[in-house]
Amino acid sequence: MYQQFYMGKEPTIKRESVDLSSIKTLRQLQSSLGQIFAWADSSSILFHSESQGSLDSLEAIGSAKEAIELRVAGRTSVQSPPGPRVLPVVGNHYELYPDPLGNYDRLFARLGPVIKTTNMGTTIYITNDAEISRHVLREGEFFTKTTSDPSHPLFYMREQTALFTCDSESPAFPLAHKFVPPALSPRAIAHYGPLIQDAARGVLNVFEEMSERALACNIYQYMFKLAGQLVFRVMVGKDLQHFQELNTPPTLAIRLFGEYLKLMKKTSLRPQWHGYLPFGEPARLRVVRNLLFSTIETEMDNATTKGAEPLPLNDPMSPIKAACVADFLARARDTDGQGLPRDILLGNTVVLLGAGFTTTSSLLSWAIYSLVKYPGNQQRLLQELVDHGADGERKWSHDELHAMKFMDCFVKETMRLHSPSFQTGRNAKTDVVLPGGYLIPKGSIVIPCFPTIHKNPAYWDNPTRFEPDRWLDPTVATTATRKGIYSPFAAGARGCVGFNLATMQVKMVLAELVYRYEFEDASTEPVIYDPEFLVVRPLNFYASPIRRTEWPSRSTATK
Ligand code: HEM
Repeated sequence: MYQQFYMGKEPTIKRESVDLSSIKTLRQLQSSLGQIFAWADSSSILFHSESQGSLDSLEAIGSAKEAIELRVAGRTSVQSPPGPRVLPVVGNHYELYPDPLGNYDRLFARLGPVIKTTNMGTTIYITNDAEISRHVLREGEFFTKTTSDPSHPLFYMREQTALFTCDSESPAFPLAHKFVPPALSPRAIAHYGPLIQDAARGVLNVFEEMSERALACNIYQYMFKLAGQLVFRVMVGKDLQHFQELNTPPTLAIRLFGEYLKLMKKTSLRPQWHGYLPFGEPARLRVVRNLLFSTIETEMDNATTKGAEPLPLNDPMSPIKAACVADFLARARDTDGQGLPRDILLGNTVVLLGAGFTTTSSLLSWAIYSLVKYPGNQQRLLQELVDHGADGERKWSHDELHAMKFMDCFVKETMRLHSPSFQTGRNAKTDVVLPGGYLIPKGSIVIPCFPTIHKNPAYWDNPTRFEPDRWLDPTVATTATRKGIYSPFAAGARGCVGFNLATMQVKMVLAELVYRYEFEDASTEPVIYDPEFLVVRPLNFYASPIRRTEWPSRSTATK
């Protein structure tokens, strides 16, 4: 017994005839139709006939005399996501820039949870819906990451040898994904604790000088250098000595990374033909890329312990026998005795350094911002440090840092309200219907907008208030991550592999800085973020470190 089903309205209408004879339940029917019509969540399919209205049983569906429409909750038809009016050439550019995050929020409020944006000829769908975000980030039937698609935000750094920048279909992906995560496991990161602490302390002499001379600084500029110093130490074992003097410039590799990412993002916001120009920024992008790779290749080779024994990948103790991550990656061997080919080794070393320090610079800056802008937090953090035995000399272990509950809540809340990541793009593998009935055409890019999801009032109480205590119950974080309402590190097979390192670094820096200094806001204008960078970073946030001369005594409960 065949029945006709369709979804959508002209011109995107799609029809199929389905044999109902072997279907026993409504759920089974939803599931079959979900596959045929590519619904990310088939359980949301509802049935509607023009003459009878909604059909809620198999019998009613089987006996209907006309084609049945597949609808979604609210009994609405499948539709293309709405978007603001598109102007010739520029599209929605002037409706999105220079404040894309604020403008996305305004557009979500006006148009709903999925919006279609067109910027200089590139169409991207953006969502503030957690359930949709979960479907989008799940690598599988419907979505994948294809940076080699010219519409993908990472197209201009589509290195196919490395995590982050490669397509999920790239042959390098499974190989890199086998070797890199063990190098950044919690055990490996705990092993690098002393290096991280030493690198974090590097900044102290310049903050000391600022305190003595009552100076303020653009925090991002210093966190950029500090994060570079931290990540280089762990990745290639090198001390960049970024704080010899107040204004020591960042090392060449760090400057190249900064320029590479800036040029990459700027080029991705221009029309696609612009990226192929043999002069100007696109040409400079290619030059910077090559310079960067050759600079890092030298660092990588210097980092490898010559003549050292290979390290079995399946031995969880292997990472702690390596001097640094690049050393581990060069020496690791799988059960067939195979290691990473040189191009994949280099690509991933570059990406780990770049992905590691740009994101960490931003998170560190927002953490200091949160200390000074949200009253009471510095004092609570200081008290917790004192209660855990801080004395300015203490060597913090991985476990000690993670045992500080308020610190953990503070970092989580900073990443909720000031998420550095905002353009994790995934490509639709087929025409797909997302929850809510949004039809996304095959090949489109969808971006779950984490900063907006993290503040969506549908999921959060007092969403714009900085409230670290909302994380006190540990199940809140697990539930929020599972529901997709909190994903500072994205999720799924292409989620962040460096989150253990990132959280350890930020906690170490906070432990070192907050014990010694009170940070005072010195910004003279409202703080703005950089809309032309890969991550959300503050452009004009100034603060002064003021040397503490007094500390609270230990809380009675901990004495
Ligand atoms: C605050 C710090 C960090 C944040 C907010 C962050 C966030 C993210 C996000 C959102 C993604 C997904 C990107 C996408 O799908 O396009 C990602 C991927 C990745 N991150 Fe991080 N990250 C941080 C720190 C780090 C660190 C310290 C490292 C390593 C040193 C790292 C290495 C990576 C890599 C290699 C990927 C790609 C994984 C893949 O393609 O499968 N990240 N990160």
